[in-house]
Amino acid sequence: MTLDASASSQFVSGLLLSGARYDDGVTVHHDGKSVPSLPHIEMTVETLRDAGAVVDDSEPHTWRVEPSEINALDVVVEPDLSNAAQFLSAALVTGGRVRIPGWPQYTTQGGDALRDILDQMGAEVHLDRDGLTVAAGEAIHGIDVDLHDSSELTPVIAALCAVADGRSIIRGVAHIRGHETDRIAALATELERLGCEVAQTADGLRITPRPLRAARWQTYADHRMVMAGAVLGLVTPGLVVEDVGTVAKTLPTFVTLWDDMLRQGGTPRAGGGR
Ligand SMILES: O=C(O)C1=C[C@@H](OP(=O)(O)O)[C@@H](O)[C@H](O)C1
Ligand SMILES: C=C(OP(=O)(O)O)C(=O)O
Repeated sequence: MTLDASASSQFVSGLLLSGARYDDGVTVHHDGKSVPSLPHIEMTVETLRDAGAVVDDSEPHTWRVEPSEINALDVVVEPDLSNAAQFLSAALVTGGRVRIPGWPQYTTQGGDALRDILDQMGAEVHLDRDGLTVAAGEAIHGIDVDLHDSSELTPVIAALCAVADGRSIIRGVAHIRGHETDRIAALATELERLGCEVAQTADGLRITPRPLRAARWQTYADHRMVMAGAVLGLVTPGLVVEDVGTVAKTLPTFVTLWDDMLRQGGTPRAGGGR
């Protein structure tokens, strides 16, 4: 079948994941603007191959899954790297250090882009067999970044941009207006509520940091908005994140993990003191 997957890679992944059990398998051809989040499709293809499916992805924008059995397997599931964004960002905004154990050396996860993004923003980033360690640098630098491949990082990266030392531009994420909520509008509204200067662009956000003030951070039934609000709450006394429970979509233990991290690290100071 031919479809336009420019609004979400998940249309392709969903069809591929079910394709091996169709009588004739499935061939998916994308016709439209660029597909976002390609690493997620690579992950789908790799997972299918691990389970014994035959997948041909040799032609651009086309994926073919042959009909076959899906093998039952014991698999080691990698930690969700995108869900590490807010913990690693906590290190930057508080002037601290956070280690995520089990960070893979090789991965198809788009969230692995965090290593490069946080490095560009001035953090010290170190990957070894014990995991990924991120320590705050002297400052959080504004960034010009294309998040087309890892757009789920946008809310938390936008939160970091709001406390950076200069203006940031996030590009390539027009499609996240169609995610859990219109994330571009939601981030602009909530960051402006805190006092930040934000422009919505055709494919992202332009964020100019300003001193932040306490406010109620709305989360729009969107787990990533909770994660972004939590990061800003570390350095904005009086900030309240609404409906924290909505984070359970991907991280039901978020509040406990967050509290544990803060207990281990002491009380962060407003303004990002070390
Ligand atoms: O396959 C998946 O689990 C996902 C694919 C991506 O979706 P989009 O292609 O809609 O960006 C990503 O943003 C989302 O966080 C999770
Ligand atoms: C479906 C997801 O998408 P997003 O992160 O964009 O909410 C997810 O992360 O599981």
